[in-house]
Amino acid sequence: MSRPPTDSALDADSIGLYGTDLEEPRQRELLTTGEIPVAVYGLGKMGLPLAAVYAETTGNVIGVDVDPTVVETIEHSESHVVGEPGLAELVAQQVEAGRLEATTDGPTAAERARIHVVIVPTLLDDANQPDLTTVEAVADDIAAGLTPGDLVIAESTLPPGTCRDVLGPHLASRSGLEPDEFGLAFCPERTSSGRAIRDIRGAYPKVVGGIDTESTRAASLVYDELSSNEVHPVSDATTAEAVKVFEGVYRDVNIALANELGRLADELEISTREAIETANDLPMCQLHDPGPGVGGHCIPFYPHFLLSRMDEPMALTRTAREVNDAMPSIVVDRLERELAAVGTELSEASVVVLGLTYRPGVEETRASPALGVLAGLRETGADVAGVDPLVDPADYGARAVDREDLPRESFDAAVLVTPHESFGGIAWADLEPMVVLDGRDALGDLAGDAVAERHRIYTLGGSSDGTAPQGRTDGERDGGADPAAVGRTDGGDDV
Ligand SMILES: NC(=O)C1=CN([C@@H]2O[C@H](COP(=O)(O)OP(=O)(O)OC[C@H]3O[C@@H](n4cnc5c(N)ncnc54)[C@H](O)[C@@H]3O)[C@@H](O)[C@H]2O)C=CC1
Ligand SMILES: CC(=O)N[C@@H]1[C@@H](OP(=O)(O)OP(=O)(O)OC[C@H]2O[C@@H](n3ccc(=O)[nH]c3=O)[C@H](O)[C@@H]2O)O[C@H](C(=O)O)[C@@H](O)[C@@H]1O
Repeated sequence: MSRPPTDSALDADSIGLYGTDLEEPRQRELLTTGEIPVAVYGLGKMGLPLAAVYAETTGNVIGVDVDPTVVETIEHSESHVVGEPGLAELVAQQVEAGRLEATTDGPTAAERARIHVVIVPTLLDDANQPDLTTVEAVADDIAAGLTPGDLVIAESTLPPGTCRDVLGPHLASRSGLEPDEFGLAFCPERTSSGRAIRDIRGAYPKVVGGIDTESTRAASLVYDELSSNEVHPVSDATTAEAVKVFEGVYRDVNIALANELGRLADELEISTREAIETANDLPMCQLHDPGPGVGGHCIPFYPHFLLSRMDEPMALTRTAREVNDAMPSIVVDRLERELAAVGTELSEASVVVLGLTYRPGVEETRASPALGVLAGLRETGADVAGVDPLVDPADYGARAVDREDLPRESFDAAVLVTPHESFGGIAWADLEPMVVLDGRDALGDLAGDAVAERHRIYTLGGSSDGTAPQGRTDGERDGGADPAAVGRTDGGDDV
């Protein structure tokens, strides 16, 4: 355990915002001069940026994380989160100015803080039921130090009803306080990796919903100071929780539609990507991009926050999950077909998967489509390797290969699942001719014509430039790969 928070950082005599009769300007002054200490629980990809922006706004933040290496990194004025512009600088600045510190000691931080911000993950158990264990563990820490007037803010995405039915009663029973002695509001993170600081500082209106009117008021005041955008108070915490989950369900269903339409490209012998992008000329049409699946610990999980609890059948949301979850196996089927067309059995093939994380530049593999692709390939008996700049493919059952070493290897196929920027450096011209399945229509941007000149490309859903999945005509591909490997194949049955 790291050292406990110091008195210099947090003042035990501070006031709370919930139920205070101080004038509003005085409340704002106390908040922004560090006299209302803040604790942020969970210092991950979103928690660390949030803690840093809270520190920038209030000057008095203690971050709590169960992972001692996370805490040590922050104590050394560094950020453990990669690919987040401005974060390392902001963390260094705030820690060095004594405005942000970190600890593994949740209960001690809770005793000193008057605003408690929860930003730990909410995952699913094996039966796809929301797993609130981590949020409840943090609630236990907070309850150990909860005092009348404190405000608890949940930013972790939660199943609608969680603040009202689970978190509020949990905090009250563990702290011994009456429910109306402390505030509780749900204020969702409308943020995205790679732009977290910008988003938190106010890219979008900040939604605030309390379990009572005073919670909504107090949390609105906090975010009015923290965010440059407007605060959007909603009727209650459950509505705010629903807003966040609805945003995620919209995205999941929309991507499922894009994937369903994308799969038609083979039968129609067109680029459905071109068709989708052109349809989006109309402002009322906002089709998303087809791809090899939906990953990360957010979008694939949020639909289950409703599916697991609602009596309504929610057939569309459920089907969208199924469509998106099926995409990795569609990728494997398409690859099998493309290899068969050049006379190679997938079960006998050696395949390299490019990009294991769920998004380029984000060190996260939970629910990543690449894991499904790897599993599907292994099931066929193929020899599977992986390349990723952020994670070790060996941890996911694939032989790890460095990007620079690819020319020394011999593969029958490559599958691009996640187009990390560094893949722009792959020496395609030096690789033996092979089948390259581009799951994201990213090869053109990453490598120009270098891939098509030498390899047989299959682009899932086709390319934005109008090229159908199986690529250009034989004539356009001349001069590169084995002629047998570049012939256009039959579309075959759509899988
Ligand atoms: N990553 C994203 O793009 C977005 C995430 N969110 C939501 O934000 C929440 C957090 O997500 P991330 O920061 O991405 O997660 P993350 O997995 O990057 O980080 C979570 C952190 O919480 C720590 N932790 C686990 N148990 C803890 C405990 N009992 N006490 C204190 N710390 C604990 C972990 O050690 C880790 O550092 C989730 O509910 C997620 O749905 C919302 C919008 C965007
Ligand atoms: C619109 C948007 O950018 N949503 C964010 C989303 O963040 P996340 O990091 O999960 O990224 P995402 O862009 O939704 O991608 C999720 C997955 O879906 C895939 N994906 C995404 C968009 C698309 O058109 N097609 C597609 O296949 C991605 O490749 C990825 O595997 O989920 C976050 C969350 O709700 O936690 C949310 O705050 C973020 O705003």
